[in-house]
Amino acid sequence: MNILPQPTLEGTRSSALVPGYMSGFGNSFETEALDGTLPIGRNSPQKINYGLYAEQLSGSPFTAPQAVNERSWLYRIRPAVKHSGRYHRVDKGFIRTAPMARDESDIALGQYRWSAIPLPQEKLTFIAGLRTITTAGDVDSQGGMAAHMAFVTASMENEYFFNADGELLVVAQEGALRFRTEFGVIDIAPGEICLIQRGVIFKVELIDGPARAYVCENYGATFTLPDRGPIGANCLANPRDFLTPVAAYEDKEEASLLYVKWGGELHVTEIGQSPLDVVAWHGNYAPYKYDLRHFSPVGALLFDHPDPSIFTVLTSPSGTPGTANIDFVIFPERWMVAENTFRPPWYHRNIMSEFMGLIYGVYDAKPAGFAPGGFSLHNLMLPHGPDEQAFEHASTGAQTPVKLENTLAFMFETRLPQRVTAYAAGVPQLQANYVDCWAGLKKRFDPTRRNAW
Ligand SMILES: O=C(O)Cc1cc(O)ccc1O
Ligand SMILES: [Fe+2]
Repeated sequence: MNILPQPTLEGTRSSALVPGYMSGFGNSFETEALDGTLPIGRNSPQKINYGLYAEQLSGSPFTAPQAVNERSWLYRIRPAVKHSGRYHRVDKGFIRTAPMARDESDIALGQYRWSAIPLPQEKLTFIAGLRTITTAGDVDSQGGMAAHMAFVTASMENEYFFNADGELLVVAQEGALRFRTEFGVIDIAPGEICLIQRGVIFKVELIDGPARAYVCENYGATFTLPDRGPIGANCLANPRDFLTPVAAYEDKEEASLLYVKWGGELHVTEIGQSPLDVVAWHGNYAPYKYDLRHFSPVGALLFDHPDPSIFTVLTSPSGTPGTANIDFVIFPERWMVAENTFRPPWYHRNIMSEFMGLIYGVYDAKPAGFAPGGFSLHNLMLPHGPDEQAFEHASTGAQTPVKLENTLAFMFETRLPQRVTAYAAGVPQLQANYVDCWAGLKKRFDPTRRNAW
């Protein structure tokens, strides 16, 4: 069962007061599960209190400019070198990484949409349940992304994971998940996202399951907040609504497995303890969560439909200004008030390629066929836009203010073309007739009637 979205802001505690989390985006945080763990005024004294080891986790090169320099200091029971003997490669299941072999799937060029894939009956952890839908770019050159679905029917027990190939942006769609990380514990339910950075060790448990989530694996620069330009200091995703967990650790001496995604392959090593043994940490490289219903949309107040970039929650920049490696964009509840305007998205062709998902409700451009849990792909330069029903509805009738309620769609939009995996090309939920949604858009042109409507 889908968890219905709760009323948006009313009755929700101020994010700064949510127990177990610290508020802010990109802050230098400091937190300790045991009082007096963090060294004062230095990172690496001769001895760490409580007999802990100090370890730095770098998310950017040491020499990265200040604004994008990311690292944290972890004070832990054992250093991470004690996590690895030799890794050995294991079956990666349905996980794929860019660049994929050109013959990965022979799916014809086109616009595609999938119905929601039902949650499998079999026991699947977050890792075993990952199914890659598209990949783009090249993991080795640290550019591009993958869009995955995660089907979770079992908690990870004495199993841990980190991804060396990129960070994971997890968009909860059904069920609730708990991420136990080196940095602390993050819970997400539909309407919320969490972001686990490259290299951060975690495991995923079901709180309310089974669960379905969309996952964007970002091989490129870490997600950050978009520049605000003329919008100014407020609205969109406000920094205070991002929540980073306080330190929490496991002191558990049990045989465990540590899985690693590295270079597109899945590897595993056996360890004798929980690697979530960080008693305190400080720094600005740490996982976070965000409730998408805290996003304050800014839009058309008089006429026309703005570019969806105004709905960007997070962006992964590429080396080219204004050309994102990935934009994470949402289409939340909002009022439509524009006059003499075709209000849904316009018909368009785009140099960026668009993977879309629906967390709940109805997406205004696709009232039929785009279901919660489903997804669509409108690739580089392939035309798309409202279906016939949405066009008819939006082109006629009075333009009174209308509230799009109980709706939350999103897009992973990348500068790079997205290639479809064999898994996604082969599932029965691939809608063979998707392009028919535009079939009824008839010729209306009549050169003799200026007011052909
Ligand atoms: O294609 C889509 O549905 C996503 C989208 C929405 C919008 O409002 C403008 C452009 C765009 O690509
Ligand atoms: Fe689009």
